[in-house]
Amino acid sequence: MSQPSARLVVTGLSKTYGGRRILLEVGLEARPGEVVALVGPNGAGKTTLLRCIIGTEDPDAGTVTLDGARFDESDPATRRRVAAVLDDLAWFPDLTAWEHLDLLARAHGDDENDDIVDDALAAVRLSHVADQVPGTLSSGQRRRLGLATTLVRPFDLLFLDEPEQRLDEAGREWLAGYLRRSAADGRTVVMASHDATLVEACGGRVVTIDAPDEVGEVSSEDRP
Ligand SMILES: Nc1ncnc2c1ncn2[C@@H]1O[C@H](COP(=O)(O)OP(=O)(O)OP(=O)(O)O)[C@@H](O)[C@H]1O
Repeated sequence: MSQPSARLVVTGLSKTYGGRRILLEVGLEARPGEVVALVGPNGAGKTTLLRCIIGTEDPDAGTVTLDGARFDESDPATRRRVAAVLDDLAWFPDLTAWEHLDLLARAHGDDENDDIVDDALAAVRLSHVADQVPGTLSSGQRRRLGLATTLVRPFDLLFLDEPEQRLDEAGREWLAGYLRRSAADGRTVVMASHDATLVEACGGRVVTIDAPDEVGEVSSEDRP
């Protein structure tokens, strides 16, 4: 059976910060049903690449397409299809964990969402802290809440930046299963990760991002 065509295609993506080259002509493809794991040393540019793809940073050069059309994060239809949990997730200080998920579910058109919110909190084992505001959660619980935001909204393309961070062993196991199931449902996951066990457990395809200073140029090398 032939592979589905790429959902996300990144070509020639370059980025400098203050004249320092971070990414040089990086290419990347991700298909439906695939978990792509960006792997590389600290400072290699994985987060920068994710930010340039989702549009929170402007690349100096390069194109990003979603199903063949230019990736436009200002388009509501694109935003509905794309979920991202990077490290800079912001919380309302006076909304509880439950209220955050409820708000997000409603923003994505689910008005009958009590069950979906309860189920999401149960999935990430946060039911007992549903009424706490994020500032009173532990850092691992906040990470779980961040991941739970993807359970109450539609998406077919998910970006994650080191989702394993601060998760305990049970949390990492849940995460691996969640990523596997997402791919099995035909979704696409692109994540930066330093956790080889997680990458293997979720069947991730490794794409190596090398630090430009160390190799003289940025490369992205697909390993089958
Ligand atoms: N806003 C910025 N201004 C200047 N330099 C930046 C900025 N953001 C990132 N950098 C630099 O870009 C390089 C790549 O950073 P990035 O966070 O993308 O790396 P990473 O591969 O995600 O690293 P890690 O594995 O540590 O998370 C680093 O050298 C970092 O210092």
